[in-house]
Amino acid sequence: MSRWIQNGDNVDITKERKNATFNTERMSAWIHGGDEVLKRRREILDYVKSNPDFKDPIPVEFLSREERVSNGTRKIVKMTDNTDQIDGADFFGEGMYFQSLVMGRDLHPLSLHYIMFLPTLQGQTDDEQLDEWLPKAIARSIVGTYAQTELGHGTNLSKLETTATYDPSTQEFVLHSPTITAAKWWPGGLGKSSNHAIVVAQLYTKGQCKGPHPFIVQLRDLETHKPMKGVRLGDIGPKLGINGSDNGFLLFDKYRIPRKAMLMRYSKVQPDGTYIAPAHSKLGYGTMVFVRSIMIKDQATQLGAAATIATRYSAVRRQGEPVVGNGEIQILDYQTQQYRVFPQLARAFAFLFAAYEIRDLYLRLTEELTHGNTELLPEIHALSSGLKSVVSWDTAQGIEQCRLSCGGHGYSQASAFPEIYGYAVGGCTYEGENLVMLLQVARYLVKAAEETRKGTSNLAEICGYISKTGRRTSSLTSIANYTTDQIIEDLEHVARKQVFHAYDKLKKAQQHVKPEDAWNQSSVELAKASRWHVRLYLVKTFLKKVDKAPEDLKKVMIHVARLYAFDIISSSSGNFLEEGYMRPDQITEIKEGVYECLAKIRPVAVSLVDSWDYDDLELKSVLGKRDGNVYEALLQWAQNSQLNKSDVIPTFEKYLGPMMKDARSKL
Ligand SMILES: CCCCCCCC/C=C\CCCCCCCCCCCCC/C=C/C(=O)SCCNC(=O)CCNC(=O)[C@H](O)C(C)(C)COP(=O)(O)OP(=O)(O)OC[C@H]1O[C@@H](n2cnc3c(N)ncnc32)[C@H](O)[C@@H]1OP(=O)(O)O
Ligand SMILES: Cc1cc2nc3c(=O)[nH]c(=O)nc-3n(C[C@H](O)[C@H](O)[C@H](O)COP(=O)(O)OP(=O)(O)OC[C@H]3O[C@@H](n4cnc5c(N)ncnc54)[C@H](O)[C@@H]3O)c2cc1C
Repeated sequence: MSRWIQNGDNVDITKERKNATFNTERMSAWIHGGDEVLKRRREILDYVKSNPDFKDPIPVEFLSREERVSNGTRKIVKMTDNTDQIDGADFFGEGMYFQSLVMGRDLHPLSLHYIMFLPTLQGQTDDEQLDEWLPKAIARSIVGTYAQTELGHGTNLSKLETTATYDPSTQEFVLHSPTITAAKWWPGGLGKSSNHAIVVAQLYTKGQCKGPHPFIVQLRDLETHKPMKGVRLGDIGPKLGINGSDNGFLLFDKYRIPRKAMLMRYSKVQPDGTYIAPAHSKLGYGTMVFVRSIMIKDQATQLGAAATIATRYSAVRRQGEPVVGNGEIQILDYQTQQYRVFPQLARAFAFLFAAYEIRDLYLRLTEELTHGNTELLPEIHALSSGLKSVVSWDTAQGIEQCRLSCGGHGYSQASAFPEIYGYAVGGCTYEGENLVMLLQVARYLVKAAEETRKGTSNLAEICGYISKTGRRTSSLTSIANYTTDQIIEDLEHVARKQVFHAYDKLKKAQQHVKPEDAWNQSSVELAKASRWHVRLYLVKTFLKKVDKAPEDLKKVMIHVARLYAFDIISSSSGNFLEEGYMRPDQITEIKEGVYECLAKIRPVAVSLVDSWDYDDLELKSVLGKRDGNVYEALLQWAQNSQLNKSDVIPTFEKYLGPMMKDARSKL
C-alpha cells in the first residue's frame, strides 16, 4: 500500500490514492534525483521530526513579529548546530531541504549569512582573506549579511552612494553614507542579528571612482553586540512576508576599515592606492548569480506546495450537485477547477527540472572560474536572470490561482497560501527586479540577433534557434500526432520572431533617436522576447527530461509536460496566429490538447502531488494535509487564536458593550 495511505484518512483522498496508475515512490525518486536522494530526504525528515528543538510553540501565523524573530532565531541556531546531519557540500539539495523543514517559509537571522555572506567570502576573497574569514563564518563566530541595496538605489548599482575612500596614509578605507538615500536598506538579518556584512560601496582611490566593490565590515561589537562607533543600524519594520527576518538599514559616518577589508580576489587596491582591475568587470556580481540560480528551485518548491494544497483540498471538498439527488461532487471533477490548478502543477515541474539544469551550469561556471575562464559568465548571467524573472512571476500568479481555487478557506492563513505567497513573491523583486533582469536577457538576445543578421553567428546552444531557418507554417496536423519536435519548433518560431521583432524595432529607433531612447522605446518588446526565450528553454528542458523518463512514469508525465507547453501556446494564441504561422483550427486543436491533458491528469492528480514528497511538516497547511481531514483540522487550528483565550474579550467591556447598552437605553 502507498506510504501516503493510512487508516482514518478522508475516504475521498484515499480513493484517489488507490487509483494511482504509477508507483508514487518511483515517481518521487525520479523527481528528486534518484533513490539515494529520496532516502536521504526521509532520513533528514525523521531527524527533524524527532528533534523537539525544531518544534514551533504554536503555528507561526499566531505569533507576533517579535515572537517570530525569536522563535526563528532559536530554531536556526539549533539547526546549524546540527549541520552534521546533512551533507554540508550539498546546499542545493540537503541544505535547502533541511532548512525548509525546520524554518518553513520565514527567512531568519542567518538566511543571508548562508545564502550570500558565506558564498561571497568563498567567491570574492583572495587566499589570505579566505583563511581569515571563512573559518569564522562557517563556525558562526561571526554572523554576516549582504548589504548592497540602498534607500535610493537597488537596481542601478553604478549609482550606489555609499563610498569607500582609500587613505594610503593609514592604509584604510573610509566608509561613508553621504546622504539619507545612501542608507543601506533591506539586507536580511542586518537590523538586529548580524555583526558583520559584505558592504558594497563605491571605491575611490587616488581621487578616482572605480565603481561598486565588496568589503567585509564589522558592524557590531563582538561581545556587547552594540553598533560600532560610526555605524548606525536597525530593523526596517514589517513586510509582506518573511517577517521572521530582521531586514535592516545601515548608515556609516566616516567609518574606518583596514585595506584588507576590500575583497581582493578579482580587483585589488595596493598599499599605495594603485587599483588593479578584474579580468571581467562583473565578476564582483557573482553572488547574485549564485542566488538567482538557487532561487529557481526554491520558487518551484513553493509553487509545488501551492499546487499540492489545492489538489488535495479539491479532492476532499465537495460542492455542487450536477445531477440533483446524486450528492455533491468533488470540486476536482470540475474542468474549470482542473484548468485552474493543473497548469500550476505542470509549471512547478517545469521549474524544478530547469533548476537542476541551472545548478549544473553554475557548478561548471565555478569550475571554469577557478581556471580564470570567464567565457560562461554572460550566458549564465542571462539564463539565471531570465529564469529568475519568468519563474518567480509565474510562481506568484500560480500561487494566487491555487489560493482562489480553494474558495474561502484559501483566504485563511490556515491554508498556508498567504505565507507561501508572501515568501515567494519577494523573489520577483530581490536579486534584481524582474523586468530589469528581463532587459538584461534582452541585451544578450540582441547580440545573438545581430550576429545572426551579420551571418557571423556562432551562438551558444541555448540561442541556437535564433539563427535557424524555421518553417513558415506550423506542421501540426492533429494533437494526437503533435510530437515533441513539432512543439519545440513552434515555440522556437514564436521566440525567434519576437527576438527579431524587438531587434528590428530597436535598430529602427536607433536611426532616429539616441541609443538610450531607442532602447527605452523598444523595451516592452525586448522584455517579451526575453520571456519567450525563457519559456522555450523551460518547455525544452521539461520535454527532454520526460523523454528520458522510465516508461511507467513517462506515460503519466508526458501529459503534464504537454499541458505545460499547450497552456503556453493556447494562452498566447495571437503570437502563433500571426502571419498565418498557425491556423485557427490548429489553435483549436491545441486547446483540445489542453482539455485532454486535464482529463488524463485528473485520475492521478493526488498521487502526482504526493510524489513531490511534501510532508505535512513542510507543507504547513491545514487544507493540504496528507490525510485530507481538513474540517476537523480547521476547527482545531482556530483554537490557537489569542482571541479565543477567553469567551469575552476586553473590547466588549470597553467599546461594544457600552455601545449596545447605550443603544438599548434609547429604544
Ligand atoms: C554547511 C552547510 C550548511 C547548510 C546550512 C543551510 C542553512 C540554510 C540557510 C538558509 C538557506 C535558505 C535557502 C532558501 C533558498 C533561498 C532562496 C531565497 C533567498 C532569499 C534571500 C533574499 C536575499 C536578497 C538579496 C538581494 O536582493 S541582494 C541585492 C541584489 N541586487 C540586485 O540584484 C541588483 C540588480 N542589478 C544588477 O544586477 C545590475 O546593476 C544590472 C541591472 C545588471 C546592471 O549593472 P551595471 O553594472 O549597471 O551594468 P552595465 O554597466 O549596464 O553593464 C551591463 C553589462 O554587464 C553584464 N552583466 C551584468 N551583470 C552581470 C553578471 N552578474 N554577470 C555577468 N555579466 C553581467 C550585462 O550582461 C551587460 O553586458 P553587455 O554590456 O555585454 O550587454
Ligand atoms: C524580501 C527582500 C529581501 C531583500 N534582501 C536584500 C538583501 O539581503 N540585501 C540587499 O542588498 N538587498 C536586498 N533586497 C533589495 C532588492 O535587491 C532590491 O529591492 C531589488 O534589487 C530591486 O531594486 P529597487 O528596490 O531599487 O527597485 P527599483 O529599481 O527602484 O524598481 C522600481 C521599478 O523601476 C523599474 N526599473 C528600475 N530600473 C529600470 C531600468 N533600468 N529599466 C526599466 N525599468 C526599471 C523596475 O522594473 C520596477 O518596476 C531585498 C528586497 C526584498 C523585497
